[in-house]
Amino acid sequence: MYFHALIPFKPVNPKTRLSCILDQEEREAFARAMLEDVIAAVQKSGCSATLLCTHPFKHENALIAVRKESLNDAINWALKQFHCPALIIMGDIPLVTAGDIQRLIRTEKDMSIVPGRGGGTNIIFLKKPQCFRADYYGASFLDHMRIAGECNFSVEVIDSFRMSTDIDEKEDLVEILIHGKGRKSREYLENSGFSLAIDEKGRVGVQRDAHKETL
Ligand SMILES: Nc1nc2c(ncn2[C@@H]2O[C@H](COP(=O)(O)OP(=O)(O)OP(=O)(O)O)[C@@H](O)[C@H]2O)c(=O)[nH]1
Ligand SMILES: C[C@H](OP(=O)(O)O)C(=O)O
Repeated sequence: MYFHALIPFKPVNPKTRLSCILDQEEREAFARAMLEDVIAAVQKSGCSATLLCTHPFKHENALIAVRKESLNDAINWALKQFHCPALIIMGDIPLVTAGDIQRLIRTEKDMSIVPGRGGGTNIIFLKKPQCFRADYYGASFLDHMRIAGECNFSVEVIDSFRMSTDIDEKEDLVEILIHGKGRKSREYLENSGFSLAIDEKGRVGVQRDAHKETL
């Protein structure tokens, strides 16, 4: 099955929750590295990618739409253009694989959805995108389930560690370092001096070697 994937992407000053460990230029490079991982999985799954960008951006393997409005308004504008099923996938879930995406698009329901940790929504697959309305931020998973109900959609909720792992906070980098073999995002972190650190209570975190060069 061949579908179109919509990937919202903010190339300028992204991932501000990582400002404690990455400066703006580094966050922009890291966000691009995560995006590469997501686009690679999307393409391998047989879908084409359109980036819904806040600012001008170029990518050789994706179409670009630049939309200055808010995330929800931009996505809702895009959904109206779809005449076939659509996938909305966030650019900050670098552990996703092509097989994971195929699991979503093979659903027998009207919609499949992957929650993000902490109440968010990481991926939505919609057979009838024109009927739906995106409502990201806050407890968006609950909001999207409610909106699906209003649309009378049957829904499959997909339980997946890799797809539910969105990279928002410093602690989330642990997951890339542990599970991100072969990913551009892991390469970026390693080349930027990040490694795992285990504290005195046995908790796993990340540390940064200040002497390493960033990419
Ligand atoms: N088109 C568009 N994409 C956005 C916008 N805000 C965030 N995104 C993208 O949506 C996805 C999830 O967003 P967030 O997790 O909030 O990322 P972020 O805004 O870069 O991170 P924070 O500054 O830490 O909130 C990422 O792929 C972002 O690049 C926006 O206003 N418009
Ligand atoms: C866009 C937002 O992302 P989060 O801030 O939860 O990563 C959401 O999933 O509603």
